[in-house]
Amino acid sequence: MIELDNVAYSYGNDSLFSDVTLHLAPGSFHFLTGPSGSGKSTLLKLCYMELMPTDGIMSVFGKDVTTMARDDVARTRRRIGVVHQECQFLDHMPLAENLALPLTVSGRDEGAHVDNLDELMGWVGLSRRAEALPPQLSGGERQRAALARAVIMDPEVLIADEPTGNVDWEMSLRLLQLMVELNRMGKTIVIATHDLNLIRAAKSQVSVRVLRIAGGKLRLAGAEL
Ligand SMILES: Nc1ncnc2c1ncn2[C@@H]1O[C@H](COP(=O)(O)OP(=O)(O)OP(=O)(O)O)[C@@H](O)[C@H]1O
Repeated sequence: MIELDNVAYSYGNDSLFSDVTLHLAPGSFHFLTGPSGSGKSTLLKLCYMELMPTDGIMSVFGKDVTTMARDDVARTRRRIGVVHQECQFLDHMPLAENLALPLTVSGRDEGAHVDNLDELMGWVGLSRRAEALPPQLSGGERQRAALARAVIMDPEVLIADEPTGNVDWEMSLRLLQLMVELNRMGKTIVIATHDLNLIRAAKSQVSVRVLRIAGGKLRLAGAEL
């Protein structure tokens, strides 16, 4: 689905990583770990095509990203759901409307739209918060809302950057459970996290591959897990 072969990325003249090879097979569950500043978010941004590699070969859904036309990039991105490290919402707009935005923007059918939204809000346990404004939500509610928004377009791949960064352990497990459910439905999952306990909890439920980025290289994680 997403394949990087000997990919490098530099911000200006500062090389962040090189020779990164990563193949995300359909239905796989990957964790990306590594020290702060090692390039986890940057690598995820490559995967969802917010950034383009500075060297190497990368394809998404079988298409070479470097030769993709701009509208093709936009279309391809819709097949990937993203939970960003800092989840942003429109503060003046009730939660349900915030979550429906991707559907509204894409012009999806109105009836399907409402059913899908209700079901999704129930799935993340936020049905009773539909009319709440984002500033009224707790950290855990925001993270669940961000997850719901990321999957509302029914993407094939979910990429989550520290989705449990600001919540307690109980909520981390709840969020993990939702992502495990998505994986069991066949979605490809990639999560960047510092939390080795979260990775251990996932390993007890699904088959996961753990990668570690450090010193500019990506490797399979070692025995610490
Ligand atoms: N837009 C940018 N311009 C220049 N340097 C950047 C930019 N974005 C990130 N960096 C630098 O690239 C390095 C990697 O950042 P990145 O956010 O990918 O790391 P990370 O592993 O996700 O970190 P953390 O775990 O703290 O979120 C850092 O040194 C960061 O300062």
